[in-house]
Order: sequence, then structure tokens, then C-alpha cells
Amino acid sequence: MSRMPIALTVAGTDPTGGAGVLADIKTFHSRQVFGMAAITALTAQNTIGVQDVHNIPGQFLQEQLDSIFSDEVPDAMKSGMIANEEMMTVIKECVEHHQVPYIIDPVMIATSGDPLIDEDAAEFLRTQLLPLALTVTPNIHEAEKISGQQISSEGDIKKAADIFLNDIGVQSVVITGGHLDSGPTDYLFTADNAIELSETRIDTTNTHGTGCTFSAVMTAELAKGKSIEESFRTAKRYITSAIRYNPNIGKGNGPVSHFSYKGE
Ligand SMILES: Nc1ncnc2c1ncn2[C@@H]1O[C@H](COP(=O)(O)OP(=O)(O)O)[C@@H](O)[C@H]1O
Ligand SMILES: Cc1ncc(COP(=O)(O)OP(=O)(O)O)c(N)n1
Repeated sequence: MSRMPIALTVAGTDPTGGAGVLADIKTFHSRQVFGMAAITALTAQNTIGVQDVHNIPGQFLQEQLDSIFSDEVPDAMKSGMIANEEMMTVIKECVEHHQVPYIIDPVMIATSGDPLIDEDAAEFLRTQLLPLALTVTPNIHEAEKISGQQISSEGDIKKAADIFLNDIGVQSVVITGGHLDSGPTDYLFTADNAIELSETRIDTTNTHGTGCTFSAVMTAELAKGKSIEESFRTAKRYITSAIRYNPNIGKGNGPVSHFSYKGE
């Protein structure tokens, strides 16, 4: 009997379950993929902000990954919050060794504005981890920071994508447009294709964990063997439904729903 597809997330925890590992696992589950998780950081955070962060020692992240990969090699793996170079080095070696399809959500700052990674880790992410990725899913601020290209128009998005593909060396990039003034349009660029998907903006502040959830859907679909384009299209439909039917939780920017999307 063939085994179920496995998706692995390597990320931090949010105890209120809206972002990070818990959001990823709920998303994997809802997409009928078996979810695994290696933890990079424990955060004390809620819908209002991040109160504290406790990073996991690199050696213990290594042990978690060894436990997973010595038993099963996941069909796809994503990373989210990776606070420092020590943990990034562990992840780099793991991806290189196992050649697992790797999706990077280049998490840097929470919606609340709180920083989630060290300043010098951003450079390591850009030069060492991104070239290993099958795809990377920055929001507008992350795309600006990584590419050095200020984004205020569609032309700027194309210029930033060109830097990701040709200077940094990622195979594909999805720039998500939740923070654009216009409709929330997302852009997928590969070496030979460019696709944009638009939706009507949903009038809500309950968007905590949208970036994590979007990239987790893509990871789940890639684990099932779907193409980058199919995974992108599913992620866009899923996140739109997840925001529209958000569960209205918390006093700040609430989470989205991980079980409202019923589509294929
Ligand atoms: N108000 C909204 N209505 C509909 N879609 C949204 C809204 N806000 C964000 N999205 C979608 O959620 C996904 C992630 O959004 P984005 O804000 O760009 O990332 P992040 O959560 O990492 O900051 C994208 O697909 C984006 O288009
Ligand atoms: C532990 C942890 N990881 C990632 C984030 C950022 O999540 P993201 O999906 O970018 O959502 P926003 O919170 O920015 O909407 C986080 N807050 N915590």
C-alpha cells in the first residue's frame, strides 16, 4: 500500500494557533496531507502582538530533523520563522542532503510589526537558503527587503521577481499582494511563465497567519505531486475562503479559518 503524502514544516510556534507551525499543521490536515513539524522557536504571542521569543538551539533543531528524516523523507518541506544563521545552516544542510522539495516563506516581521529574525540572518537567508528553494512566497515587504527593489507598482513587482529568479537563483517566486493598496493580487513568476491571480479584498483585520497558511497550502499541494501553478491556484482559493470565513477570534488581528475551503 502506498503511503500518504507527507509535508513538513520547520517553523516557530504561535500559542494562539493563528500563525507558524500550528497554522501549517491545520492547513496540511485540511488538504489531506500528513503533517510533520520541527520547531525553530517558541513564541509568546497572540492576536495583539509578540510578547517574547525563545529560540531553539541549532543542535536540537538538528536532532528533530534527524529524527524525522531517518524515519521518513517528507514529500515537501516548508520553512517559516528561522531566527538566526545557526538554525539556517542546519536547514541548508538538511535540504542539500535529502534533496527534498523546499518552499520558503521568508518570515521576517509579524503583522503586529514585531521582528521575528535577526538582522544578519536575513542576508544568510538571501544568499544561502533561497537558492535551494523550489519556490519562495514573500509578501510585499519581504520582497522589498530581500530584493532591494522598492515596490509601488506592478512594474516594480516584475523587477523584484527578476532579482529573485536571476540574481538570487530561486526556481520560482510567488509575491503575495495582501499589503498592496489595490486588490489583493498575487504573482507567480517562473523562468518561462508569469501568472497573476486577483480577488476582491475582504474587509477585515483578521488576517493573522495568512502568509503562513498560503505557503502551507502550496507545500501540501506540492507534496501531493501538483505543479507549482496548480499549487498557487489552490492556495489563492483557500486563503480567500479562509479570510472570508475567519472565526473572529481574539482582541487584535485574528486568525483565519483552516477548514472553510472545501474545493479540490
Ligand atoms: N483582506 C484580504 N482579502 C483577500 N485576500 C487577502 C487579504 N489580505 C491578504 N490576502 C491574501 O492573503 C495572502 C497572504 O497575504 P499577504 O498579506 O501578502 O502576506 P502576509 O500575511 O505574509 O503579510 C495573499 O494571497 C493575499 O492576497
Ligand atoms: C511563529 C510565527 N511564525 C510566523 C509568523 C508570521 O506569520 P504570517 O503568516 O506572515 O502572518 P502575519 O502574522 O504576518 O499575518 C508569526 N506571527 N509567528
